[in-house]
Amino acid sequence: MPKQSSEAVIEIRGLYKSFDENHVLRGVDLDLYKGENLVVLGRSGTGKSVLIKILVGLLTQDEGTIKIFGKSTAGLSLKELNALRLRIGFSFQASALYDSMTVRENLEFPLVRNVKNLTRKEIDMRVEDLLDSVGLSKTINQMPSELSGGQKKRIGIARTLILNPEIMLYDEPTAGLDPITCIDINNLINEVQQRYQTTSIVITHDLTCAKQTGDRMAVLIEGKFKAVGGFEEVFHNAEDQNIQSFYDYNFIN
Ligand SMILES: Nc1ncnc2c1ncn2[C@@H]1O[C@H](COP(=O)(O)OP(=O)(O)OP(=O)(O)O)[C@@H](O)[C@H]1O
Repeated sequence: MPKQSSEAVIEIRGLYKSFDENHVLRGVDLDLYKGENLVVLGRSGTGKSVLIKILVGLLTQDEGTIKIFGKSTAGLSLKELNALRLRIGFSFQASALYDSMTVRENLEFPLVRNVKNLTRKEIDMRVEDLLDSVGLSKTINQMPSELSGGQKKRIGIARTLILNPEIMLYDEPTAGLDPITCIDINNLINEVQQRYQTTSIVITHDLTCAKQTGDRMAVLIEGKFKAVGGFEEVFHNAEDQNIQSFYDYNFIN
């Protein structure tokens, strides 16, 4: 794993978000350092996806500040926000491939839409390079319905990478996969980090995924990060009962 930089690419301070009486985020502070894979852990419904959606502008916080690449996201114009979004790749929980498009067309779509004046050859090279990176060159003309769950996840990751994002956000990358395929996806996340020098947030409640991919863990409990640090540091010395039971629960199940 790469040496952790001290340069924060995302700085979150005092973030609050409620939906009516449901107070989901209650004072979230977090720094994401350049080059690291930071795993955000938390039980179902604790607000992990809400946090990610706020980061990519799909939801707005009630209170608190976010700086991305040193710049506050508050008051950005639509143009600036769109430019920022292109630097952040969001790999959705459900891969979100277009069922009516081939793998090639799925990968081309964000490229053609967002990067002007590319030649056919440049598009083909980029698509082929990304498919090669995720080990699925042979699927280029297949439809998503012909792919396994693990292959869909890989194609989803390739599609997210096609715009060369500096930050990758993975939402439950191993959800619904068998244990061996989970290991493949975890390895892929690490390969992406090395090959494309990305900085990532990996959202999961899979502790194996957390251990294999995370340089640091951040555990979201009751709307706040209760522990942030290396896997051993967070789990093996956990005094907080919530963190301990989260660990026990994962290893029993
Ligand atoms: N758009 C919304 N409107 C109202 N409530 C919402 C909305 N989005 C999320 N919530 C609520 O916020 C809480 C946190 O949801 P979130 O999806 O972030 O959980 P999570 O930690 O990602 O869970 P999981 O691990 O199951 O994906 C839940 O109680 C959910 O019902």
